[in-house]
Amino acid sequence: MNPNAIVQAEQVTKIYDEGAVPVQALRGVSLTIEPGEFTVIAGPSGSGKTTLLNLLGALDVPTEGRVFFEGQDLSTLSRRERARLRLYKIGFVFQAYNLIPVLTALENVEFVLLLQGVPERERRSRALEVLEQLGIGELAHKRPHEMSGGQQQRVAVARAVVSRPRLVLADEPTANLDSATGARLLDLMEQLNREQGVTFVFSSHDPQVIERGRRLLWLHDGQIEREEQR
Ligand SMILES: Nc1ncnc2c1ncn2[C@@H]1O[C@H](COP(=O)(O)OP(=O)(O)OP(=O)(O)O)[C@@H](O)[C@H]1O
Repeated sequence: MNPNAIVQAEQVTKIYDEGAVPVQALRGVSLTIEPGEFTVIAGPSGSGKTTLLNLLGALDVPTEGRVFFEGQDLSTLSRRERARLRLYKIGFVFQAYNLIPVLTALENVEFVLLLQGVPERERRSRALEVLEQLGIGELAHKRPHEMSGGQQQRVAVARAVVSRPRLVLADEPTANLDSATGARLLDLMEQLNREQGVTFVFSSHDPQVIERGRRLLWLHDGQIEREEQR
């Protein structure tokens, strides 16, 4: 086991067995994510990227193999304990933004801190601070339907990093954005990585995301086919 690892997958296999025919989405994948990485899991549609991200993020459990988060074997945790680990340790950015529609940008960002039991005044000031840091302070009182896709995704990034998680997982974060907006979003995440050491793992087949990765893991048919370091 690598003592520096944030998350480590060992020979993970995932079989979806709910349908008529079982689907083997991952076949013996091993990888380690260390602090400070800016890593892209790349590969064609159906290669297993989202499945792998879900395992690294404690959203799902492997059929075989193990995932360790800060050395802790996730298979030993209950659903509730995994939810707690996600709340405190992991930030998520999804392709569909997933902001709560009735809440303002500020309230969406604050929500994570509310769940963590942070007192109201501190919650508010930390959420505002992050929005301002990310250059979107003026969006604080807007609701999702009053924002563009790019603005909503910036708010989603603010929400993902507000509690300073150990790891941020971003599943196809630029999928619904035009390339200029996607580039600005990636600039923002690079800045968080460089200046605050936020660790990012992306899944994407978008060339724009792939070219920014400092480490690239190519998935094909549920296996890591090759790895590149830049
Ligand atoms: N909940 C599920 N039930 C059954 N099969 C699933 C489920 N989720 C994913 N799969 C299958 O597992 C395989 C890998 O899917 P996954 O979504 O991980 O790939 P992906 O590389 O992220 O693809 P995309 O880029 O299209 O999102 C695919 O064959 C997919 O159809």
